[in-house]
Amino acid sequence: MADAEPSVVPAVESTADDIAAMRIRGAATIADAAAAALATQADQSEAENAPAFRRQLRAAARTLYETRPTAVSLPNALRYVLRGMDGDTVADLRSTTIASAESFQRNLAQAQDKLGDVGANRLRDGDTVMTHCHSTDALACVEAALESGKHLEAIVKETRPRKQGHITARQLRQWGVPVTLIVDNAARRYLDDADHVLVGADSIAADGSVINKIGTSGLAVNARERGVPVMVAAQTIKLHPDTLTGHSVEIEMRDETEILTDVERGAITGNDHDRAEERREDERPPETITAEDGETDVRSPETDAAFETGTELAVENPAFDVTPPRYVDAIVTEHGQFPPESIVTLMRELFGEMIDEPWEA
Ligand SMILES: O=C(COP(=O)(O)O)[C@H](O)[C@H](O)COP(=O)(O)O
Repeated sequence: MADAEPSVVPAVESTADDIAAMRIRGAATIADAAAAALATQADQSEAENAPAFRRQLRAAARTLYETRPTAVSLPNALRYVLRGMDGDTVADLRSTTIASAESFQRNLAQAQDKLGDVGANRLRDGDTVMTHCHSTDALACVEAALESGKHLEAIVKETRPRKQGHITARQLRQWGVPVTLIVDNAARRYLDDADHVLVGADSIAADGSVINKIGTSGLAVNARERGVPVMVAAQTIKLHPDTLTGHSVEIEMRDETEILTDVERGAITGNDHDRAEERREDERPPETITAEDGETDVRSPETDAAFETGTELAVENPAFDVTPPRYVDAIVTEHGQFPPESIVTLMRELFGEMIDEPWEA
């Protein structure tokens, strides 16, 4: 019989729920919360021996890992913390894990400050930046520029469906930056008023592709056409080590309810209760159909498809997209700025070729 999954403390479960439901969101914030949750697991573990403690920490890491697939900062955070877990006794394992989580969180904050200074150097006094979504790394560049006395203005894309642009707008206004909020579809029109497009990243692939909030790639293509440089602010925990060995980055598909309420869906389909799973079984064709000539036919994919016609509405809600490196001017990290095509050098230096998944051990 397989061993039962070790229990994780409630704080880990609730952090995982918050990440999945986007109450905790944004790649850096997710990484920070995941490290803190592992520290809490270590602190509150009642494991009786070292192997049991390790199993619990791995189970906690798996619980966090399975929340959202695209921001690589999450597995990078889990890897970092678990690698620091060291010792032969529960007491040693506890203290090293907590220290490792704290060190990860410190590095995260320092890296953001450093990249902010680098990004700020690209911004001139009087510039206008156009933003998409809400990125703490991108905002760190604005904050550093403001602190050095530059005056900036911002055009903030709303970022449907979750409207993270509103968080960006609120933060910028608190810093005294004049903000123009626009709907996503107005971006091309307002690019003529922008000196930079400034976005963050959830993952950066070895070829320099930038994976960020859905809508980033269209914005970058339009910016290139208008001659507006695109700056991606991303500390190195956003570099996706698996892409060094040919893996691609999974794009999260989120629930259609972020786009359509049941009432809106009903208005489109003419059916008040048109959630696919709620369709009444008695409306479906029977398993067997008796034709007029008395022949009996088994329900087939074709008859099912015919039933669907006219009633089914497909709704797709990808949370992220991929911007090819040719549309990105610079990736700004805590190690300086890089043309996207050369980011692979930094990835090799930081991660090497082989990547483990310590939560699977
Ligand atoms: O795409 C998003 C957030 O998506 P979501 O709202 O779906 O999590 C952000 O641009 C990046 O995560 C970078 O953020 P940061 O710079 O704060 O890490």
